[in-house]
Amino acid sequence: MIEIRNLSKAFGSQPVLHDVSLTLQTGTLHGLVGANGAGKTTLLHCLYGLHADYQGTVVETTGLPIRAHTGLLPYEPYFYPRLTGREYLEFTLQARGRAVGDFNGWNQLLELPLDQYAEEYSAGMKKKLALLALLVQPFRYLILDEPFNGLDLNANLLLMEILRRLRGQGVGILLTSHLLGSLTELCDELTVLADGTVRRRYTAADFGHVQADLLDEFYQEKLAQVHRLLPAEGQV
Ligand SMILES: Nc1ncnc2c1ncn2[C@@H]1O[C@H](COP(=O)(O)OP(=O)(O)OP(=O)(O)O)[C@@H](O)[C@H]1O
Repeated sequence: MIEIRNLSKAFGSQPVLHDVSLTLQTGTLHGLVGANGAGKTTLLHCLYGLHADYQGTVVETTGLPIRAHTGLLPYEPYFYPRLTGREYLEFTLQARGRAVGDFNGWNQLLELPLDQYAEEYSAGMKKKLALLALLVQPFRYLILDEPFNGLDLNANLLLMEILRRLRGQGVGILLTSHLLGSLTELCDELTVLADGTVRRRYTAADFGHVQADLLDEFYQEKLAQVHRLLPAEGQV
């Protein structure tokens, strides 16, 4: 299990995360939701060790080094110029000292032109390639920042099934998404981040309340403003 305890992080004088605690168990899917700027990506980066200048602790409770056993899907995957999709996959495997195998089985699902330069892929294809680079490796944990964003409908459905299978094999998966329906369909627990703090936690039994809670707590005032700006017919 990965345990984040009392994590706080600032960028310069700007506090972004305050006293965040969260656990990621193996064999579970944990969704992280929150408004734009709530601090989700920053939290994932602290967890993966891309930011080291935070207060609090992030530990794998059996003592495993987190980065070595965790795959990260960044919000916006970046690829070096003049590297084909296939070369990128080979590079990611070699960088972790793994043998380069056959990608065809996985690529039958995602159907990428692996011999084309990755930087010339569309946004959705780039997301697929970054996912493929994780799927061809064995990880104990996966951290996925907006994995559904940009994927076509088929790929979204496939990814949901793949994530369920990985969970079944014991992988612990932490993912962010703005698609509440996908998260509640998939996850075992949800954490709501607001202004850099954990506002709520839900287990699957309580998912029926999530949407209403979010509307009540965060959006009621905004909905009223929409109604003021766009009055219903007859109220103009
Ligand atoms: N490198 C940085 N330097 C300064 N401020 C940053 C940096 N990265 C993020 N921030 C700030 O930290 C806050 C949280 O950003 P973060 O990207 O973690 O939000 P998020 O919840 O992932 O948002 P989104 O849903 O839009 O992806 C924002 O106010 C953002 O401007």
